[in-house]
Amino acid sequence: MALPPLVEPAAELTKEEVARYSRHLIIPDVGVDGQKRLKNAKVLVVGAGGLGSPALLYLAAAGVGTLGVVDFDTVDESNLQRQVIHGQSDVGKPKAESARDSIAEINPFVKVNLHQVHLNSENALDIFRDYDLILDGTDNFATRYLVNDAAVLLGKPYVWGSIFRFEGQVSVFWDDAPGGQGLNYRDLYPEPPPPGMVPSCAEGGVLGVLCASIGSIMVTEAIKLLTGIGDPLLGRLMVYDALDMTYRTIKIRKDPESPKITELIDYDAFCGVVSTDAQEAAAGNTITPLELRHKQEAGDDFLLVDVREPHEYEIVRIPGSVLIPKDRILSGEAFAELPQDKQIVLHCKSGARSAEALAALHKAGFSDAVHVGGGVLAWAREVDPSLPTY
Ligand SMILES: Nc1ncnc2c1ncn2[C@@H]1O[C@H](COP(=O)(O)OP(=O)(O)OP(=O)(O)O)[C@@H](O)[C@H]1O
Repeated sequence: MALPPLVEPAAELTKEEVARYSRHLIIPDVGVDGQKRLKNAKVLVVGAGGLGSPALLYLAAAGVGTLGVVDFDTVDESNLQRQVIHGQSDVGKPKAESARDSIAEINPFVKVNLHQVHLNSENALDIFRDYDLILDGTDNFATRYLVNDAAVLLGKPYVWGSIFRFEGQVSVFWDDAPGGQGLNYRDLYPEPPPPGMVPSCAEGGVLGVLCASIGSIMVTEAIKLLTGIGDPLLGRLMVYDALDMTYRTIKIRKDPESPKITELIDYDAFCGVVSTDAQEAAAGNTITPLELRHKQEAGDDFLLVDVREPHEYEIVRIPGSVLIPKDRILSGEAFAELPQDKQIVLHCKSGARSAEALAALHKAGFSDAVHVGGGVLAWAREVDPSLPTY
């Protein structure tokens, strides 16, 4: 199955390109026609992070003629363990620019378009329109549903991947696929999980090399679609477990209940992204790290509870905090350990988990409990920059 606009290759390969791509050209299934299709192709990669990094490197090396890079973020030191398109000297640089520079080094024949924006409902259709194929390497549900819906509205195929700790998933979604067998992300995941239920890699971690395993499968699928060879993961979900070293594919079926996608919506609201945090802040239940510091210095009687996991507590902690992981608060198991006669102040890594735990405490009657906006990362930034961050 090939993408329609690429079936008639136009531009010829130059002498330099023939030399560069010779190991592709001698595979009969790829050949000159396949390589020309790659050269004609315009592929957009959303997110130049864990998955986007290896994906962009291999798409560029393979000779995809035009690559678009969407990312609004800058390179952080904690990215370098897996985001191999960026290097030490790129720390602090916009990820899209750093990716462009690495691509130029790997394959100067590739044209790179930068989209240094937060992909949202206002800009997604305009950005996607110019591309034949999209790769979604993002890490949050709001963007995943957005990418899906924009691709459905424009009739474009996309390759989706996700990673967590030692496990990864890949599939190809193309609602309008020839033959009427198309599916979209909502057939697999009709609803986003409740906020906080599925930890991100920033919360739960990820084996760096898993990004290469999953990112390279995403590129394999992209190349298959662009050149029209093989059997794409359309209607199938691939699940990879690095610890067992197993790959399984699971059939996905069209969800008859899946609503027809007619427009882009507010994906943050759909995924509940801002609700708990914003509600707590609006209700005056958030204190800043400096306010926490003042409470400590003033000798206020309160209990500072860190709701992260024990291994995170090992890395860095706010002095005076006790560890009670979020799940023990959400399940109610920890309530008996909490004092009734003093205020409880919660914190986590960046504020999301503590906002969730705070809502549970308020429901359970700990009405004067508050949480620290921005968590230990904000504490390290604003109160004690000597602390390590992760
Ligand atoms: N809506 C969006 N628009 C543009 N870029 C996005 C959007 N959502 C996510 N991204 C980008 O997708 C990438 C996701 O990759 P990944 O999660 O590996 O990186 P990270 O966010 O730097 O990692 P971590 O969260 O562990 O610090 C990030 O670079 C992020 O900036």
